[in-house]
Amino acid sequence: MEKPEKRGVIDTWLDKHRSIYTAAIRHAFVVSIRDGSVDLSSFRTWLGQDYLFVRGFVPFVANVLIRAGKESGETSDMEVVLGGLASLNDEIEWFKSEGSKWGVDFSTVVPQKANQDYRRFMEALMSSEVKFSVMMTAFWAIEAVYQESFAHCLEVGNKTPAELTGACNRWGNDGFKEYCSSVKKIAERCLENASGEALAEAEDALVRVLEHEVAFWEMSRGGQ
Ligand SMILES: Cc1ncc(CN)c(N)n1
Repeated sequence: MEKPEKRGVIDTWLDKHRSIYTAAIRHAFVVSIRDGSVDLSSFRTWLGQDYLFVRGFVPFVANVLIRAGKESGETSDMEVVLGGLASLNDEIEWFKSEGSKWGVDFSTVVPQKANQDYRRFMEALMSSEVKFSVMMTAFWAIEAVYQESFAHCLEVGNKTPAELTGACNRWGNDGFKEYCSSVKKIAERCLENASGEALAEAEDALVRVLEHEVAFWEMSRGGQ
């Protein structure tokens, strides 16, 4: 049997902000993938926009890696982040092959407002002024929303269209779940030693990630 994870401050925040958390991990776009009613033009929009997002996410994770090397207490933290960065390499390749499959030409995709806003937020988090614990919390939240969302599309009773299971498996697989749990443990450990100010900033960053994720799904559902 799986050992229950120790509850930390992130779980307390998730309870406190349950409605926005649920909105992010059970958005109508995700639910429509799971129940098979998804509008494929929305899926194409999501694909093109997420490809651009991931290209902005790579430098963010690279920054987390650099800071983990300098500021993290445990040598294994760097390896966890490095694993995430390496899988983004595969992810970019996966996006390219999905782009061809779905007829989405990424060179013509223009980032929509929700995407621009989210990328600007990530850029701000890369500032050296931002505390490492805050950055790690946001990093975990960005990954966890996708893990929870796409795992839902694979749970028993799903009617996820066969051609979308590749996307769902990418973030909904058990390995990605494990990775998210390792990232969460690092964030929790950093938060255990954080000042009151850093805790307030980390909580705010978590909520803002959730808001950006909701806006990103909304944008995707809008199609175009
Ligand atoms: C918008 C968004 N959020 C999170 C992930 C997962 N890295 C993603 N690919 N795109």
